[in-house]
Amino acid sequence: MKSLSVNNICFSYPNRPIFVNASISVEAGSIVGLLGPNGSGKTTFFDMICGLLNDRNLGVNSTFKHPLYLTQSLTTPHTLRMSDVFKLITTLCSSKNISQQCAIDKLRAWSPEIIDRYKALWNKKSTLCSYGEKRWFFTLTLLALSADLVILDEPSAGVDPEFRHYIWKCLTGAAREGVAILVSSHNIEEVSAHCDRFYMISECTFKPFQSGAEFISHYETDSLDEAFIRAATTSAP
Ligand SMILES: Nc1ncnc2c1ncn2[C@@H]1O[C@H](COP(=O)(O)OP(=O)(O)OP(=O)(O)O)[C@@H](O)[C@H]1O
Repeated sequence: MKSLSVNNICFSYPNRPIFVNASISVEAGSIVGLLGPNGSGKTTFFDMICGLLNDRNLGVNSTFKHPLYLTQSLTTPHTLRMSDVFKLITTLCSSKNISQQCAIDKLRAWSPEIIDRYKALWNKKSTLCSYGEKRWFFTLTLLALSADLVILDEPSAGVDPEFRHYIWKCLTGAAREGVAILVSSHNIEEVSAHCDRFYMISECTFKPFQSGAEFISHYETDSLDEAFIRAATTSAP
């Protein structure tokens, strides 16, 4: 089975340790969540495994052939419509020629409810799209590109509850087809409800949890938020 694993990594920015002997793994066909306070290192970790911190030997072992990464900030050329942005994404991110119809067919199989809103964005100028609209447009488009590993840095940030629901439906559909998904979020409820398992960045390591119940029990409390606060407090630099 294809997998990505990182074993006992150590990583620091000047005067700021981020990871100390931290380990994590992601297997094909699963959704793995990543929780952590602001500034704990989620984006840094994604950049590491995608080779964006390529001046360092980071010990990432991956057998995935076609990873895709949704970064936290998305910038689109002002003059383009979203249909052009779609072509730009597919040209840059896929070796196959993926048509709009192809993407729609794939997304429809996972979540038919989204198709009308997804298509409605295509003729809109990218400058007129809201932050949330761009975010789910990019997330859904990347999922439709037949990657074997999809890394998503807060795909549901700024997205309305209806579309968050559909995004998770699509992530679940993609995982059922064998795609590995590594996703960060500040929404603990959605991570514990939809991920097969998740990690919490705490004390410069990835603490693994199989479920929200285990997370709550580990931090000896009775709510996900309180468990997060306790984990975050112990990780404060
Ligand atoms: N190039 C850099 N040089 C020095 N410090 C950096 C650099 N990039 C990030 N940092 C610091 O490293 C820490 C981790 O940042 P990172 O963006 O990975 O956190 P995050 O968990 O993704 O945060 P958020 O939840 O707010 O998105 C932060 O304190 C940040 O200021």
